[in-house]
Amino acid sequence: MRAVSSEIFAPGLLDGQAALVTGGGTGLGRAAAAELIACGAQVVLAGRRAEVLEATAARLGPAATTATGDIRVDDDAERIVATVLERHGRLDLLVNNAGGQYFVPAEAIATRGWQAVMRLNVGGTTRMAELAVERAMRPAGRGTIVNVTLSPHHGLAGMTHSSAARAAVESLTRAWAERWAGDGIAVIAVAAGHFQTDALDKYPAPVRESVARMVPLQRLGQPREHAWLVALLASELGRSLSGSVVTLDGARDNWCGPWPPPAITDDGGDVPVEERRPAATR
Ligand SMILES: CCCCCCCCC/C=C/C(=O)SCCNC(=O)CCNC(=O)[C@H](O)C(C)(C)COP(=O)(O)OP(=O)(O)OC[C@H]1O[C@@H](n2cnc3c(N)ncnc32)[C@H](O)[C@@H]1OP(=O)(O)O
Ligand SMILES: NC(=O)C1=CN([C@@H]2O[C@H](COP(=O)(O)OP(=O)(O)OC[C@H]3O[C@@H](n4cnc5c(N)ncnc54)[C@H](OP(=O)(O)O)[C@@H]3O)[C@@H](O)[C@H]2O)C=CC1
Repeated sequence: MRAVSSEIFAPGLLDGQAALVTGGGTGLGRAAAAELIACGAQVVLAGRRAEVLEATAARLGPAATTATGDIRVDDDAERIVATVLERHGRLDLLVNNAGGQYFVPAEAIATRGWQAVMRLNVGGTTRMAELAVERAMRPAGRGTIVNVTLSPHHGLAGMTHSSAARAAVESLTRAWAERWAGDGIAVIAVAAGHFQTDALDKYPAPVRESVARMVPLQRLGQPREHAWLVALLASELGRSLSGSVVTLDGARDNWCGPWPPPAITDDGGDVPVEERRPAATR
């Protein structure tokens, strides 16, 4: 008997599968874990704070268990993957969701800060992917890795260290997809836009309060929307999307801002239009 079923996927979509979600105790990772469970998967939630993980596992029910550790520390990363294998004997899906940065102008990023963001988003993500492949997926001849990034497609003013790190993850996604295709492993990146999670609380108030207005949809993404995408990528469809970066951002990447841009409007607030060429020269 399933405790909660998916609102959009068929029952049993991921029955029998074991998933590892890093950063699974909070926000987008927690939502993804809940949807994977609703689709039939067993999920191990990883993160540094045991109490946060335990509280989420209690909320998600018996299909959720925890593995505490820091993905930047090799022994911890090894232990997290080993825990999944001891518990389930397989690892079908790794959701590389743990990540983050801080909001500061590019010129104020200290070397240690740059390194901290790289170590987490690129180093931790890479190590977890390598361990999942070596220990579980290559021996099984099958697996899926979903790398969650914060879309870097606009350069992420205010978080340029993260922009560089996330762009690196997108590039790694393409390279890994090619490198591990022969092992039956699919690798996909999700370039997430701006989502309603508790993590937004740490940003300065003016940033936090205006962030939804920077999205053409005029609202933040909901964690369950992200979770549906992760479940879709964990399905058979994910295999043919290997090497792709799937953007989920309410059109933010493609937007130049509110229309009309104030800098080009005339005194009446209209956008000037170009003159047509005289008929004879057309
Ligand atoms: C326009 C569009 C808008 C849009 C803006 C709105 C964004 C909405 C979209 C949301 C996107 C998200 O990703 S929300 C999810 C956010 N979640 C997270 O960020 C969680 C994970 N983050 C972290 O753990 C930390 O931020 C991170 C720095 C990456 C790692 O932490 P560490 O413990 O490894 O690092 P620390 O020891 O604290 O710090 C190491 C160094 O980093 C620097 N450093 C750390 N925090 C700093 C800070 N606040 N200000 C300056 N510098 C800092 C210092 O140089 C530190 O060195 P010393 O000075 O020598 O100590
Ligand atoms: N919210 C948003 O608008 C967006 C978020 N994202 C990205 O999605 C992911 C999740 O974001 P969100 O849920 O909002 O934010 P959170 O800050 O809640 O999520 C980060 C998670 O990663 C874990 N984590 C952080 N560092 C480590 C580490 N070194 N080792 C293991 N676990 C770690 C944290 O747990 P703990 O501290 O216990 O280790 C936490 O559960 C992040 O990569 C984020 O950057 C991308 C686009 C937009």
